[in-house]
Amino acid sequence: MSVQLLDGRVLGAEMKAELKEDVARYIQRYERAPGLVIVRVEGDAASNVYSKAILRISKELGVQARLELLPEQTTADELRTTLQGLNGDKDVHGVIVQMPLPAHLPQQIVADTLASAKDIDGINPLSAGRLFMGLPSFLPSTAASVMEILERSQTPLAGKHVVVLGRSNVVGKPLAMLLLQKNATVTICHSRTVNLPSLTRQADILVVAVGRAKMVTAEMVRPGATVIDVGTNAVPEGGIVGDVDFASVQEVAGALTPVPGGVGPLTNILLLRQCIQAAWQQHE
Ligand SMILES: NC(=O)C1=CN([C@@H]2O[C@H](COP(=O)(O)OP(=O)(O)OC[C@H]3O[C@@H](n4cnc5c(N)ncnc54)[C@H](OP(=O)(O)O)[C@@H]3O)[C@@H](O)[C@H]2O)C=CC1
Ligand SMILES: Nc1nc(=O)c2c([nH]1)NC[C@@H]1CN(c3ccc(C(=O)N[C@@H](CCC(=O)O)C(=O)O)cc3)C=[N+]21
Repeated sequence: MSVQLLDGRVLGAEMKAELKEDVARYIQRYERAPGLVIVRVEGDAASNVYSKAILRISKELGVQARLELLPEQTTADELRTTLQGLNGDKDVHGVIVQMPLPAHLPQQIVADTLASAKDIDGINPLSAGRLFMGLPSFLPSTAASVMEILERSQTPLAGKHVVVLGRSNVVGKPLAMLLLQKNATVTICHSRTVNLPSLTRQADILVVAVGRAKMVTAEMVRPGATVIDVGTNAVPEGGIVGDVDFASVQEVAGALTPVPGGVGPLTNILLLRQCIQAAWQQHE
């Protein structure tokens, strides 16, 4: 049996076509484009690549996006003032603040300041609380991307045992909530989990978001399982590898996302989808 490759670029192209139409309808109705601002505080080189990708996709879709680049020495007050300005700007419907922020700027500032109506990456506690309660909310785009891959590949979730490896606020935790809503039986594992392989081997669906290159090997995967690899680990040779050892796991898994070309490309598109949704909602 050969593994089914869950190709994020193919699924992404499908979604982009849908979103382009939605943006066109929005522009026709309101005679302006949905507006997105990426706030980036200088210091983390990798997130430059990420900002550029968001700008490129925005352009493709017809969303008006710009980068608000702040110097590394930006103070907490200055960041707050920037966000308050964006909260009050009618042309801006969605804001994403690139993580990580420099060490002197607590992430809390963003959560506490950014208007929840514009919180298109679902990081503020209101969004998280609504997700927890099963109410409609903006989702952290990576968690949304994983759900979209499962949905578009018609992977059944009800009654299935899903093991989520990682419990961060941006991936593992929100994902567990979303899977629960779809009636999966969810196990969340982390660095203190005892006998990890015995748990991961029970998974019908294994989602890995740890940040350790190739840590999930074939012995940890039940034959035929669906494996979703969220990891993006930079390698010295250049490029990125996932948290899953693709070469060995493809021999046992039933379906598998590659890295690059899996969860990553969809993440940015999901962010754009939530921005377009925010724009519609700000007219309701
Ligand atoms: N494609 C995309 O769109 C995105 C990809 N990513 C990638 O996903 C990965 C995870 O990101 P993120 O959730 O932000 O990472 P975090 O570092 O915030 O969380 C990592 C999680 O993995 C757990 N963990 C670490 N080591 C082990 C181990 N040896 N065994 C079991 N669990 C372990 C940690 O456990 P504990 O809580 O106990 O410390 C923690 O819960 C990274 O590679 C990141 O680059 C992230 C965001 C977007
Ligand atoms: N507020 C915030 N929200 C985030 O969701 C967020 C963030 N900050 N900071 C950085 C991380 C990282 N992240 C990625 C998004 C897309 C790809 C992506 O498109 N990857 C492609 C190409 C990667 C390449 O080739 O370098 C792929 O996997 O195929 C990767 C990583 C979102 N993050």
